Amino acid sequence: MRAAIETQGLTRRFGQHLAVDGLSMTVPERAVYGFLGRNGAGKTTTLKLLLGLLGPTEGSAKVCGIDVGRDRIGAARRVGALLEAHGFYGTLTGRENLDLTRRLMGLPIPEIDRVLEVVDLTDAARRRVSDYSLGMRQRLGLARAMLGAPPVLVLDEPTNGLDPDGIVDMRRFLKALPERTGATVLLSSHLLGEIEQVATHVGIVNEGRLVLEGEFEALKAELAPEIGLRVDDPQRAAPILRSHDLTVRSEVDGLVVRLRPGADHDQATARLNRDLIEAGVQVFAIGSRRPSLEGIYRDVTMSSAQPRSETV
Ligand SMILES: Nc1ncnc2c1ncn2[C@@H]1O[C@H](COP(=O)(O)OP(=O)(O)OP(=O)(O)O)[C@@H](O)[C@H]1O
Repeated sequence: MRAAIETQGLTRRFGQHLAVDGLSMTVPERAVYGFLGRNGAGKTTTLKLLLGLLGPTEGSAKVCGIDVGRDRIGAARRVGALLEAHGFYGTLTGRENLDLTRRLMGLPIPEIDRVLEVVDLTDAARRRVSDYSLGMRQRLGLARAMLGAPPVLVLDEPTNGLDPDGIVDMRRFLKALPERTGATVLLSSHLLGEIEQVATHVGIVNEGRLVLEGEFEALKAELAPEIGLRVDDPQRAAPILRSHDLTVRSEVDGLVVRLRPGADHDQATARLNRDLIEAGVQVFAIGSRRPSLEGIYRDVTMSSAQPRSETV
């Protein structure tokens, strides 16, 4: 596996505040790497360090093997970025805005048509950006990031501000990007569901530190299996479940029991079901729960996280 992005002990301080704290991450080539963390966790600062827009207090970052600190321009040539502020000229058309960047980069004119087509903006390219919806601007931002076909795309909260249709479109688009263009995508988000639906790999950042990283499916496979239950009397059911020395928690849709790693799911389900019924608890539903990113997130940020909904 080759790394498209690699950092070693990356650290950035703002005065007394440690925004990024000894962060070592590896983004494999052609991955869609979801960089997950709550607001203020240090995601944007990390992305800016990767792009050479900020210098590190300590540590280093490499993009396609090029050290960002030693060769900022060389590394930047390999990355297309979509950060929060688009900076488009509203009075110019989408095409004209892209042309400004194309000229700066010394790219041929057909490159504009190529990226417009990738983001499905060919038909709207001659309209002024001030008439674009937020979703269209976001796609134009992506098109600009893709000018020159950089092997790595760094996207900061790419679905921020999009309406539900726009979010679905953007997710579908990002998921297919490595296949379509061969690019590696690093995208930051504070939304569990977003990363869950798009990413092949995940890195979780908490208070500036990378607390977990890996291939998403492998991380899920390592999670202890869980059983979800709906019963008539959760207060009575919980101690019965705990008497099996299992962890029990309450969620909006019922109780969740965490089994020990390697436990036989079916056997455990049958046993718990029997014990509850024998104790007079009515069981409305019982069954295995798919390991989720929320479970992974909860485990690694247990001390301070309170993921109420899908928002971290
Ligand atoms: N230029 C700056 N000067 C001082 N503090 C900063 C600066 N930039 C970021 N910070 C602080 O560093 C921490 C990490 O911020 P960062 O923007 O990287 O977080 P984030 O995970 O991207 O969150 P968000 O999604 O809210 O942008 C925050 O506490 C923030 O206030």
